Amino acid sequence: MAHLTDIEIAQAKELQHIKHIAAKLQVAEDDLEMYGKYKAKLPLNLIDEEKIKENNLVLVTALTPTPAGEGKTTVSIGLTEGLNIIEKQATVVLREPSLGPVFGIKGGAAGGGYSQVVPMEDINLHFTGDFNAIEKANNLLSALIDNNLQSKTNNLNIDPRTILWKRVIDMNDRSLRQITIGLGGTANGIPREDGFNITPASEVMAILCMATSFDDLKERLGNIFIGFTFDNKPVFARDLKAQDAMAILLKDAIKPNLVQTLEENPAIIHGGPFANIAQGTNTIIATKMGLSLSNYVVTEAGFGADLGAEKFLNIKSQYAGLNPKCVVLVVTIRALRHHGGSPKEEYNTPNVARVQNGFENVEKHIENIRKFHIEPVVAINSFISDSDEEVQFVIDACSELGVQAVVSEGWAKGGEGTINLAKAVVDVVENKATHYKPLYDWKSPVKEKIEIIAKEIYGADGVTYDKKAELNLRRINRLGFNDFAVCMAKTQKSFSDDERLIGRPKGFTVNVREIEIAAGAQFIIPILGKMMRMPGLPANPASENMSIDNSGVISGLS
Ligand SMILES: Nc1ncnc2c1ncn2[C@@H]1O[C@H](COP(=O)(O)OP(=O)(O)O)[C@@H](O)[C@H]1O
Ligand SMILES: O=COP(=O)(O)O
Ligand SMILES: [Mg+2]
Repeated sequence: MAHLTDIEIAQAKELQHIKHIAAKLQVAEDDLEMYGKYKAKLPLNLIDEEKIKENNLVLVTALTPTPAGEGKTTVSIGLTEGLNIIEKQATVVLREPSLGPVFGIKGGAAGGGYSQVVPMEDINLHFTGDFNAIEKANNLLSALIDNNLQSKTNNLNIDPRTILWKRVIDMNDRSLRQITIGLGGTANGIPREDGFNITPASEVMAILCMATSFDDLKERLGNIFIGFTFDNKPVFARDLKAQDAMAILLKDAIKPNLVQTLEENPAIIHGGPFANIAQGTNTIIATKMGLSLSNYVVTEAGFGADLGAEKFLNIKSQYAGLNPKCVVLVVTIRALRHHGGSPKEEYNTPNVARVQNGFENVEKHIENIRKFHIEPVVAINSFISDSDEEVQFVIDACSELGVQAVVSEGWAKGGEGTINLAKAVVDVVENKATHYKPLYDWKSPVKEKIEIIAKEIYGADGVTYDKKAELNLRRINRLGFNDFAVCMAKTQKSFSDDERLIGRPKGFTVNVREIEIAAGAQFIIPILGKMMRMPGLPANPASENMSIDNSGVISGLS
């Protein structure tokens, strides 16, 4: 088959009017909030807690990925197509793409090949404006904080040196990481250090993902912890009366978005946090919406299972009362070669010895998934460069662990390429499902929660804490936030906090540099190693290969 690019495949598709996709979910056209012919928002009153309990949630995760990504989103979409082919009514529920990767290295997040959600250009660019709304709500709070510093009347006496809240922009722009604001004299505000994070790292994004209703969203926004006054009293967004104005900016963003797959199956896309610096899962509202309207929901969580899946299971599922019945672990031969020692230029060169050496990474992820009392299915996301010998090794090695490994050809063939994977997933869901169990109780002591994740999921021998992290623990205790979930900020390239340790590192400890507080999201965020919340563009950004013609046809978007 001639190799068309992702965007060529997507543009060749004649889309169904979104009302026909909604009809597959028994949602009437009048219930839709249309954004043109191919996008719509779904009203929150369609969420049905009883239906959620009856339907089946499947989580797609991956082994420790290479920078290109190993195909979670692509396999999630392909699996959904395959489930619908075998008569299981399935909806895929995904996160919204960030413009950072779109114009940076990785590209969009609408899948690939013949497993995509469409209209891919819209989804990868401005979609329905949710990222814009999140950005403005975040930056309104920043403006209100600096306005209060300047105020002569209702000044809260905030100590500018303690302000933790950063501005955000959805772009990879390293020049904005650390800036000085308020220059130019008394009319321009109080000079202080500030900086921009990328929008997926905003706590407003995390709050949108954790909110279970509009009232809950508003309360969480008010709980955002900003910093301290000069007499060391904590300051929250509610002290600036910011929560309602921020919620007004999010009044549409809280509703999940409905689009379609290439095979005209429903796709709900909502929220967009990264899993290395945030929780990396789509919104609770979108997952519940999908489960209210479909027999099967296939969803994904960012990067490897040590990040997105750990947070999906310990944070999102535990908080929202979700019960994932199967975890699909996406494995690529390319990533196994990498973990077996292949240099980047040999990622696409068959080498069964490297695959054998790298398999220890998969073994650890399988062990981890089972710690949540969930049975995994391994999806070997088939790449052109895979050799039969390497694939057979993975199938046999998984079989020795009692795990079914199935070749997934969704990228090349769409749903026809994932029927076997769909059948394997249905077998686990319908015949081997247990009740998932989180690894820790949010009410456990903070250090205990951190150590459970580090030891059980990363395989660390222990956890060390810098002095700043110990001080942060005392602050968390003083503020009464010990019962928050732990949202680890760690490199996605290794189980450890050292990106050079590939495969299944052993005999290491992880070091907590500091612990941030996201009081609105109810997370504490241990920062392991160097974490970047504002990525930079690469030497040759993807933007250089993009073009748009006079009739608006885009090329180069992936
Ligand atoms: N089987 C495959 N063959 C070739 N390219 C693929 C395949 N699966 C995914 N890709 C491409 O790899 C990139 C990452 O895929 P994606 O599904 O976004 O991964 P993840 O969600 O794990 O980051 C995308 O550009 C996608 O088109
Ligand atoms: O948070 C990262 O998500 P992907 O792994 O899908 O890029
Ligand atoms: Mg993805």
